[in-house]
Amino acid sequence: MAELTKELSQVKGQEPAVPDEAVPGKDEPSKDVRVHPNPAPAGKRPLDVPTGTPTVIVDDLHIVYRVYGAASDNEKGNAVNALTRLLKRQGRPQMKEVHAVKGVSFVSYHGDAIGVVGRNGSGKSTLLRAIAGLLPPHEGAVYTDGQPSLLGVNAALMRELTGERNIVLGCYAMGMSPSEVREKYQEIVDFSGIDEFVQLPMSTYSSGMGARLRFAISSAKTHDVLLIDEALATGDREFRKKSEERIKQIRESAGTVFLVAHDLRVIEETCNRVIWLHKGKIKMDGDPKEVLAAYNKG
Ligand SMILES: Nc1ncnc2c1ncn2[C@@H]1O[C@H](COP(=O)(O)OP(=O)(O)OP(=O)(O)O)[C@@H](O)[C@H]1O
Repeated sequence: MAELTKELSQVKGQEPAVPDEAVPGKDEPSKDVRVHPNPAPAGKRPLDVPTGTPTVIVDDLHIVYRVYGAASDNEKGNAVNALTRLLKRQGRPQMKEVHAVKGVSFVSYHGDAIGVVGRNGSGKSTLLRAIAGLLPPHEGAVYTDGQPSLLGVNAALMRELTGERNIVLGCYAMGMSPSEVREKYQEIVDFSGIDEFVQLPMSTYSSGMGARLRFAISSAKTHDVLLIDEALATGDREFRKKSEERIKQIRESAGTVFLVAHDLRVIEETCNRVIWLHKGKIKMDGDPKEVLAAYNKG
């Protein structure tokens, strides 16, 4: 918290609220968390310069999943264990906890496009869902300026409805007025490239088509904080190019984008900053080239 408080004070041009002596590890480079430099380093393109206003503050965040009825290895379903439980009048096997995010802290700014990388199970999707407000912190906190919108491969469109109905409902769900929906409708269809499939139920779409439509709907509106979980990975080359352009536009309109993708090339081309998660903790946070080089090594 001390580090974040200091960082925010600098953003506001004030003296740090926490005295330097109180900051543990002062004068030492931080091992895990490097808060984004502000202002951005000289020589960067205007697009790469965040405006300095924080959009998301993640403060020592811990997320724990509780899995009820999860059996440990020696509790697993055989007849003897079941009978023992019955005789001892025990209920189902005990609850298991999965500590998915372990003390993550960082600040994002207007104009940031942040790639989140890490191995399977390192906590990327969990972190995005927590920023979107879909998972309560076990400890710590997430503060956001504006409404974060999570665009996931599983975003809530209705498979039994046509693409057309999903576009209309999706736009209303994002708070657009009927006239805005009419105005944006054709642009969404064109951007998604699903053509005449728009008249068919989404259950007939390939996973790539569904992902493209979701991205087209979600990005039709300017978001303060847009969280994208792998949606770009399923598109083809041409669609990826269009999506990258769209993400740049969102950044230009002073929003913040978080992008989880296993395709590191997409991250390198789209983001001005990368956070590397490892076993639920931040291993590195900074310039995409540096972080991705370290990530590829190891
Ligand atoms: N609903 C859930 N219930 C219990 N545990 C979960 C749940 N969702 C995720 N986990 C666990 O939390 C940890 C982090 O998962 P998460 O999906 O956030 O990782 P990830 O980095 O996004 O993985 P991937 O790259 O495979 O998508 C994993 O150990 C996973 O098993």
